[in-house]
Amino acid sequence: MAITFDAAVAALRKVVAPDMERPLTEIDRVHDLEIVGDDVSLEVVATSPFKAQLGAAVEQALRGAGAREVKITWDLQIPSRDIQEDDPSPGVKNIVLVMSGKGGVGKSTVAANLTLALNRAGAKVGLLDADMYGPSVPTMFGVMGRPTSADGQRFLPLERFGVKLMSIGFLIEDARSAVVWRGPMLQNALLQFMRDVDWGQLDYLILDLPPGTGDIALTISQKLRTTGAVIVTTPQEVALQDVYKSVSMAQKVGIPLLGVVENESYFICDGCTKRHELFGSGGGQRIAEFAAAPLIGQIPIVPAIREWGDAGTPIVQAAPDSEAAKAFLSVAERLADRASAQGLSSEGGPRIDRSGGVNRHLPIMR
Ligand SMILES: Nc1ncnc2c1ncn2[C@@H]1O[C@H](COP(=O)(O)OP(=O)(O)OP(=O)(O)O)[C@@H](O)[C@H]1O
Repeated sequence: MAITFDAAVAALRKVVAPDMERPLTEIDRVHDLEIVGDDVSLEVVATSPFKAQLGAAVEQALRGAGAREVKITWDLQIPSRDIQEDDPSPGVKNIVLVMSGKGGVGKSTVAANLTLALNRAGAKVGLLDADMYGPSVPTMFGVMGRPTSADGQRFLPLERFGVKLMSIGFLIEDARSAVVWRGPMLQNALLQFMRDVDWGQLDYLILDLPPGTGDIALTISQKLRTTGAVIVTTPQEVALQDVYKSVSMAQKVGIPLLGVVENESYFICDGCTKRHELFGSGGGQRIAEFAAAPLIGQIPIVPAIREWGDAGTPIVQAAPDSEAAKAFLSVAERLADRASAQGLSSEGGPRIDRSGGVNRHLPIMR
């Protein structure tokens, strides 16, 4: 039996947009639905560069209703944060902070791999290594060199694997001298980074922030409209106490919490498939509940993650089909959906607040 227009619409009503968690048909995400014989063509609006799962769901729904060929034309519309006239980077649609309360939990590793995962999905991405205490981008991306300037006013980021990069490590002679940066100096340097780097047009700019709770989050919230923050933690209790503080700080200053990533979550040894939870379990989930944000992923502890990071090619780039890389890709996919939902709600689109009311947008204070 040939598929009818009504049957196609009924099938599409059951496909849910992953960002808004509502049927595509309810939020105007399907256009130009055409049926010729048993073949269906349509345009689908995607708000994330990760389109494969949505495409498969659309195709499966239509086939279930009798379609033979399904041809999807994508209209990719990545929502933007609320960009004010005096924004230092008006071409940057989303600014995502990667934060942790404590050093050494793998924040930079997560930031680098999420950046590359978004890039692999086809987004235009930049990574700002704002970890003045210990810049890691030069090592993890295997780049050194001085940024140049086209207009004598703003630095151009360096580029590697198709990603724009800026790090304090590119600007100082000896990365270790960054340790003397304190308080206001650190905050000023971060803001200067935002103002003085010409990021051009980007879908996502990932900010790898220094560990700690304090003033940085406050400064950022006052001077920058960000899409939100990702909190990185490890499962251990000790790490958690510091992470609670950074979550509270972000909430206090109105930075939306997009999700929690639990790093070094489990270990799979050679020759067995069992997940060994070396550092306990449930830590990420507890932080997520406290933050009223979803746990968007758990990353295994895998020697290759460190080895590739040290070798200048993070694992998502070096071995995208590995289990560890897939874990990062899955986190990036959920992050992109959370960022889209945030952008849509701040644009006044249909607002779905799944975070229990934490996603507040406070007016920018100057
Ligand atoms: N899931 C993992 N499996 C194996 N090694 C990891 C994993 N995550 C991070 N590492 C390694 O742990 C070390 C610390 O990671 P990273 O530099 O990303 O942490 P950080 O939180 O950014 O630290 P800092 O606070 O010093 O900036 C690095 O050597 C990194 O390669």
